[in-house]
Amino acid sequence: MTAAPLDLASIRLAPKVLLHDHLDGGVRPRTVIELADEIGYEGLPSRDEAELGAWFREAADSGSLELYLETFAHTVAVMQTSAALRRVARECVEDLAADGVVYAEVRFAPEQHLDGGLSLDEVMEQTIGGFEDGMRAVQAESGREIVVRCLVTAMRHAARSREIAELMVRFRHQGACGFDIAGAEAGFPPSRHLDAFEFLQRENAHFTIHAGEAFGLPSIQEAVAYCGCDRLGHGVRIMDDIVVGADGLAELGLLANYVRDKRIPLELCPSSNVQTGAASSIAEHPFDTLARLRFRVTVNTDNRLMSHTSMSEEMLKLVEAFGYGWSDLERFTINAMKSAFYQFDKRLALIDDVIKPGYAVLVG
Ligand SMILES: O=c1[nH]cnc2c1ncn2[C@@H]1O[C@H](CO)[C@@H](O)[C@H]1O
Ligand SMILES: [Zn+2]
Repeated sequence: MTAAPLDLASIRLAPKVLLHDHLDGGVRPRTVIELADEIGYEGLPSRDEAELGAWFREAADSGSLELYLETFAHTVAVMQTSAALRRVARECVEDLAADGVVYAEVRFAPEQHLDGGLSLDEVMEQTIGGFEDGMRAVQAESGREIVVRCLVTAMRHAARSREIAELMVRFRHQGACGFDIAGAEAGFPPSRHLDAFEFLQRENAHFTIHAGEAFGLPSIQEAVAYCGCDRLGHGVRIMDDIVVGADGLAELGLLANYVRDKRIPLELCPSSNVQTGAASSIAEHPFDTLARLRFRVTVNTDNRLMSHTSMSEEMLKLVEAFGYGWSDLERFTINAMKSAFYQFDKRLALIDDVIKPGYAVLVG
């Protein structure tokens, strides 16, 4: 048998695992417009589906994380009711499943969805309910299985992280799998939220931290050494602690060695990193260097709407830039599955029963 061509159609068939995807960064443009109409939100830059999609991508193409984040005002504005949260969550699951994702952890910040009068618990119930609706709909319509869990994010500029960490723990048996902090990085170091992280450690709960995206090593150092994160959201700036000599040999500093030694997963998001200026192009993205140095690299979308992307497209971009083959894509997928905030035996079952057989068919 011959291997399937490494094109978008084949990559869509491959089982994929997504650890870093924002719910409010992946809303369908049509849904944004329809939800805006329902609540009379008049702030949208366009009411045309294609134009609105293009607007998000271009506005997010700003070269700075702060400007990139401004685009979320529109998606967050239309996600303030039970019905809206439920719909967006269900559609997210359907879109990921259609792209061949078999396991995903989708994150959002409940504290940003209280303007319509919902409580934090109601926001969680509706969002997780939407994920469940989506998983059922996918199963009923296509017979496919997709597992989607919720990562609960606190905004790093705000002061509610302990409360949000408690919220996550309350919902851990109903679909919440971990905690995260997001938002502007410069000026808002992870240690600001130490209380939340220490609480989670006492609760045996998992967390990832957006770090090393718009700010460098000190942010990663705090996330790892002070806060004890299980994974790093982005973490691309770990490159600042690695010197690659003219001979191609790499020298790692203490922090880079620690991250690699401990197998701390890097949730890398190539397109998003180019948009926020964390990398100048996909070809110059440190993904390949980090992969070759055997860091625990994973491929992620971050924000499918703002980056106009999908898991398959992110993988294809890496294939085009670095010449990866099926075995590389399988390795990145297994890396992600190993790093999931999901029970160990269930991770193994997905690797053995879904991921490996799925790639075996494509490899031929
Ligand atoms: O790449 C990112 N870095 C930091 N924060 C982000 C990124 N993408 C999205 N958000 C922030 O996370 C919130 C909850 O989903 C979003 O509203 C956005 O403000
Ligand atoms: Zn993110």
